[in-house]
Amino acid sequence: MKNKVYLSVGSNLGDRQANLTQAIELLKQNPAIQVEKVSPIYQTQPVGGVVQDNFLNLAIRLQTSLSAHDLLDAIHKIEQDLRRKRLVHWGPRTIDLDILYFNHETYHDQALTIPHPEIGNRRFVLIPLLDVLDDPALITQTNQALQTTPDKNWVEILH
Ligand SMILES: Nc1ncnc2c1ncn2[C@@H]1O[C@H](COP(=O)(O)OP(=O)(O)OP(=O)(O)O)[C@@H](O)[C@H]1O
Ligand SMILES: Nc1nc2c(c(=O)[nH]1)N=C(CO)CN2
Repeated sequence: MKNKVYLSVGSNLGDRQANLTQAIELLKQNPAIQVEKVSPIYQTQPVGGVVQDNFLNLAIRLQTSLSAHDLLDAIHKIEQDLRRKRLVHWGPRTIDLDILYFNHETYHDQALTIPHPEIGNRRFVLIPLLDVLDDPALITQTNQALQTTPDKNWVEILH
C-alpha cells in the first residue's frame, strides 16, 4: 500500500542548495520512496528568535510503502549521512526534514507528531507546500492558514 506524504526540508549552514539537493537524491535512492514533486527553493527568514543565517526551504510530495515510523527512520539516516559527510569534508552542515502529512493520518507518540504541529505557524512551510499539494481540501486549508498565520517572516523564491 502506498502512502502519500508531504515533507518540509530546510538548510541554513554551509552549501545550503547542495544540502537540499543531496537530501532529495538520498530520498530518490530509497527504493521504497518515489519522489513525485519538489517545490522551488525559497530563501526564508529564520523563525524562532534564534539569531542565525537565512534558510533555504522547500517542500516535497512523495509516495512510499514505508510506515510513518519507518519513513522517520529513513529521514534520520539521511540527516545523519549528510551531517557526517560534511563533518569530514567541510565542517558542520545542517539539514532538517520534517514530515508534514502522512495520508490523512494522525500520530501523536514519543517519536512522531503528524500533522506537524507548526505547519500553520510557518510561512516557510506553507508557501512551498502550496507548490506541491494536489489534494483540494489541503490546498484550501493551506491557503486559509497562509492568510491567518501569525508568522510575518519573509519568504522569497530563490532565483
Ligand atoms: N512530523 C515529524 N517529522 C519529523 N520529526 C518529528 C515529527 N514529529 C516528531 N518528530 C521528532 O522530532 C525530532 C526532531 O527534532 P528536531 O530537533 O529536528 O526538531 P526541530 O526541527 O528543531 O523542530 P521542528 O520539528 O519544530 O522543526 C525527531 O527525532 C522526531 O522524533
Ligand atoms: N526560515 C526558517 N526558520 C526555521 C527553520 C526553517 O527551516 N526555516 N527551521 C527551524 C527548526 O526546525 C527553525 N526556524
